[in-house]
Amino acid sequence: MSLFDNSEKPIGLASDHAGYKVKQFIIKVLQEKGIPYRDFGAYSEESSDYPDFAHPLAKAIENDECYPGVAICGTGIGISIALNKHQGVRAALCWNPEVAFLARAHNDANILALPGRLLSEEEIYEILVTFLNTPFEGGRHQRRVSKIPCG
Ligand SMILES: O=C(CO)[C@H](O)[C@H](O)COP(=O)(O)O
Repeated sequence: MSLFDNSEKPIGLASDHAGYKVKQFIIKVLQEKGIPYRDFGAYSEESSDYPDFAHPLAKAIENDECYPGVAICGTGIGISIALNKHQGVRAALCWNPEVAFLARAHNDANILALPGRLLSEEEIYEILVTFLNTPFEGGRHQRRVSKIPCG
């Protein structure tokens, strides 16, 4: 099933100042496709701290209020680290469509993390569409994903 068809829940979005412009681009893409979303900030390019936006998004994913999530900071690293502190989150930092495909097919990633300062809009679009269109393969990957929680 394509995550594009998942209209029951909004896609959750979060960024810091460094990911703000890419988040605005993603919002435009989602609006054009009629996909609902919820934006947890940041709401401008004024300097901000990615954990302030990562944690509310992660909680919304864990509470089944949003699915999936997309999160952006300058490199995608800091926001991924913060998101992955949450037991119910599997955030995958993706820098090309092949990684995005495998993050869904093998890891059942529920948040796509992106490096906003390092990719073009064309690259972001291809990664986003691939992530949203790729189902989890299950099978041996389900067994491994089930072993990830540690506490
Ligand atoms: O990528 C990031 C974290 O991983 C941040 O977006 C980046 O560190 C922000 O840097 P600055 O405050 O210099 O704009």
